Amino acid sequence: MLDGVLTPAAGDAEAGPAVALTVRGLTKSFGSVHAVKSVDLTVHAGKFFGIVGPNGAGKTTTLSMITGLLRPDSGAIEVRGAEVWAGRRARTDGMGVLPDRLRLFDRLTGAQLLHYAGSLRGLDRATIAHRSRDLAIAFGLTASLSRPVSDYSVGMTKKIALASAMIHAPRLLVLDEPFESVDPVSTAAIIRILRRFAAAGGTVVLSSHSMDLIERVCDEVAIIAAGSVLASGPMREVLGGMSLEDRFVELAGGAGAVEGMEWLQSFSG
Ligand SMILES: Nc1ncnc2c1ncn2[C@@H]1O[C@H](COP(=O)(O)OP(=O)(O)OP(=O)(O)O)[C@@H](O)[C@H]1O
Repeated sequence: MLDGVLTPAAGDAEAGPAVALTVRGLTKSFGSVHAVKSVDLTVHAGKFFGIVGPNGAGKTTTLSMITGLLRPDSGAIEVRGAEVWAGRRARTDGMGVLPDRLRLFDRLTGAQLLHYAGSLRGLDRATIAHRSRDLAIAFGLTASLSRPVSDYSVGMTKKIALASAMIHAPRLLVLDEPFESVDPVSTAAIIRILRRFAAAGGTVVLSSHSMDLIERVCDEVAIIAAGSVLASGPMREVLGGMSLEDRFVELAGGAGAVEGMEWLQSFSG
């Protein structure tokens, strides 16, 4: 049913390059905050690539530069061999993007939002209608398509945004925290959809704080902390026999010390 949407646009996946995305020496500072420090990543086509890291590690900043939302200070980002930031504006034609802070036109209904997303990508009315129907079924949103997105729950909003990111059948999906606030049944359904997308040659880059999910779903992983890549590559190599959570703690450090918080047990009233 979803084949039209899930088969990445243009070309034979098998004939495509093995590397879908390369990031070299990517750097970004905000004043004195060095958010991303010379990050290198290699993402292979047809794979799930997970990015994990503590709060403030630079995940969103990195993904924002990859998806053309934020200009890097320096470094190179190539998608299937083409530099994203070669010109004055970023080239992101073959990408579907779920940004971190969703700013949707939420006075539109779900159906109108999908139509808008499809129109922006140059799809005709019939194709948009057909794909919207398929995506709504896949994401469990059929009954909600005629309601304004402002009335959606957080999880439903995430799902309609994800559907909007996929409607043009991009080759590369870049998803910042796609499963945050999404219920477990919907998460499993979305993962199934994404697996079919990857099996057809599409590539998924996603960030998440859920170590279990990243370990279970992703083929490749990068652990980022304080703007730098601490480990990156095939999941099995990065894990080295450990769980992702243990490896993450080993590389990035554990939670902050809780000594000195005795006042919290003094209860004021
Ligand atoms: N627009 C901005 N202006 C100033 N500082 C910023 C801006 N965006 C990000 N930063 C800073 O850059 C660093 C990395 O932030 P980023 O949002 O990339 O982290 P993250 O890994 O996505 O964190 P989280 O897991 O909490 O979402 C942080 O120190 C953050 O405060």
